Amino acid sequence: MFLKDIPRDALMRPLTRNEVVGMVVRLTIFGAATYFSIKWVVEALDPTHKQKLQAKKRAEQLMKQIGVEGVKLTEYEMNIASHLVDPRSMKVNWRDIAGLDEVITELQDTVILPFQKRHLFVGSKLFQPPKGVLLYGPPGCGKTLIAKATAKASGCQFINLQASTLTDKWYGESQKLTAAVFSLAVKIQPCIIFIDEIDSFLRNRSSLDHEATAMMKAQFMSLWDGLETGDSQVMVMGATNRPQDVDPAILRRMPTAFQISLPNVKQRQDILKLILAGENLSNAINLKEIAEKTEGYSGSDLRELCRDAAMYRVRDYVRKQQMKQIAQQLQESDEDERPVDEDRLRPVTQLDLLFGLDKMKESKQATACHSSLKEVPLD
Ligand SMILES: Nc1ncnc2c1ncn2[C@@H]1O[C@H](COP(=O)(O)OP(=O)(O)OP(=O)(O)O)[C@@H](O)[C@H]1O
Repeated sequence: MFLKDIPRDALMRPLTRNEVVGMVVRLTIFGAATYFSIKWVVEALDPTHKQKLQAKKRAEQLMKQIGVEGVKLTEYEMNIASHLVDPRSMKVNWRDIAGLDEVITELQDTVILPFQKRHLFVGSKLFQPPKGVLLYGPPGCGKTLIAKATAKASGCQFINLQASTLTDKWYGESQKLTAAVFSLAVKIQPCIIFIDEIDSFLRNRSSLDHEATAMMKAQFMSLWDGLETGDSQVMVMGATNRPQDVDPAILRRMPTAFQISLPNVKQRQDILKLILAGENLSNAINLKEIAEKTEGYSGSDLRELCRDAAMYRVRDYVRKQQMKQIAQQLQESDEDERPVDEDRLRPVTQLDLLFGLDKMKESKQATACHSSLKEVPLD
């Protein structure tokens, strides 16, 4: 039926009340159907939709856990909030870090005190917590431990930001996420934004940088500068093994820098003592000897060494059990005749540690060999 077929006076007459209501209802249903269809199509086309939902759920949980409620977050802030770490749930304590007493004391004075005793520093521009702190040094020497213990001691919220959180996103998203890092930090302050491997994220700018990366870096710096002017309690803490690769403009923003070097012999002994505390050790353990033999080892290497050493007694235990079973089967001996201490591991001995050291040396040599092979030019 065409419009011309409809009688003229039917078109001219005013609509009845029922017709108007019917039309409004139809239009509303049509509008709602269109809205939900478009929403469904957009969501189906967005490959990150599932991740976003998961991030939102995690963020809501974390915000509740850290006691920040009633704060409205944008979608991007939600995404960043999923990287929040509840400082109360952090297990790291100053007591878990050995051999770095000087660094810890300085951190306590320059970073933690201004956060904790804010009222003492009101009105002073000189005694504010620094807006940027850099921890640098070889891998496995305790940079991450220090960052976590700092957050815990200062009572700050802790955003553990991975470079990939900002850089793996679609063009344009990384800038919105960068902005969200700072706006979220301000909303939940006092807050430490921790960036591990800051060199991979904010490395020396070069002409080869993708336009989006260059813009993200520039934006990151300008938001960072914004912290100086405001009264915010937000600090960026970066850790790197390669400070020479970090953009100088970034280094300038982190004037408070702490070098976390490979431990010296005394520090190694302290680390070994800490790692082995609580273990069942033989009386003849001589940690000084192990410390002297581990020149160039990081705290993380020492932990691996001790773990290996502790495993030897587990292997011994299993072997002993198997031998016992075989002997029992042969002699058909009674279960009750077992010695009382049978079900206990023997103490860790000096020999275990020395075996662990040998194993570690072998694996270190193998990795050194592997990396030198990689450096051989192919032509
Ligand atoms: N000073 C230390 N005291 C006690 N444990 C240490 C120390 N240094 C390192 N460790 C041990 O090594 C592990 C790795 O340390 P951490 O992750 O802090 O090193 P990192 O410097 O951040 O390394 P990376 O640069 O590889 O991230 C720690 O979990 C801890 O078990």
